[in-house]
Amino acid sequence: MIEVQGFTKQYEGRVAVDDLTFSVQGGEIVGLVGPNGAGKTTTLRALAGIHPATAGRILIGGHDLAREPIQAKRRLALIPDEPQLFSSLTVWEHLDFTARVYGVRDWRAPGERLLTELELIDRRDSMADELSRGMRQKVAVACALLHDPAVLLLDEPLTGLDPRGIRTLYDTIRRRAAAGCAVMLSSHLLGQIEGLCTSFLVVRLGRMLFHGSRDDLRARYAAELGEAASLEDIFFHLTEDAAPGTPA
Ligand SMILES: Nc1ncnc2c1ncn2[C@@H]1O[C@H](COP(=O)(O)OP(=O)(O)OP(=O)(O)O)[C@@H](O)[C@H]1O
Repeated sequence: MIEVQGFTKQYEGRVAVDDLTFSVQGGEIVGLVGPNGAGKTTTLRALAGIHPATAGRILIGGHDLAREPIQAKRRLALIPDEPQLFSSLTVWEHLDFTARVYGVRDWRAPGERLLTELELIDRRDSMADELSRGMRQKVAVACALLHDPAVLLLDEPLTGLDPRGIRTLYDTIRRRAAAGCAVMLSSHLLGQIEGLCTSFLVVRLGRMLFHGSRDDLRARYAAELGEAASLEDIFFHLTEDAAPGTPA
């Protein structure tokens, strides 16, 4: 569903992401994990077609993002780290607006289901300005899911959510993946998303350090760190000690 070949991004000649190659299939939930400045947001924004790759190729549902941007973008949704809402629209009006942008007909029943699923139904007539940060985040999620994307990208989605909000979002993500959606989400902390993700892509300074399942990660570092090492321990070991550019 997502195919990334040699993705490289430079800002004014400085390399932010260097030669990433990976794929995400429908049903997978991939955690893009790395410390500050690792290139997570840059990668997700490029996958969403917000800014072009300096080099490499990105395909969404078989459509090349550079050559067929409309077909590719129709199949995806990005939930940014800061929810971007219109202060003077209500929650319901956000869904209405999103449905118009994506040409979604018959959106009202699915819209109600989404608001119920995300525990926002009581706030459907509230203005975005009147919502808490976590609620605003959930509105962004509802809008992103309204056109039933095949690829779902979430940048630091847990920021601002309370434990119940996190559980609700996890359930929503799992449900979409079970229905065949390819999901990629970023986080600073592997431990925080380890129960959700089916595999992990660990990056540092724009380079991929590891890509594989939790079991692969444990197996690779068991000898070095001991069987009792948590994923968090492994993450710190990987991102602090690995030489930049160590191949995955
Ligand atoms: N618009 C920009 N112009 C110039 N450099 C940028 C720009 N956006 C990001 N960078 C640089 O690219 C690198 C990767 O940044 P990015 O925001 O993708 O990292 P990140 O992993 O999402 O970090 P964080 O966890 O802090 O959000 C950093 O060195 C950053 O300074």
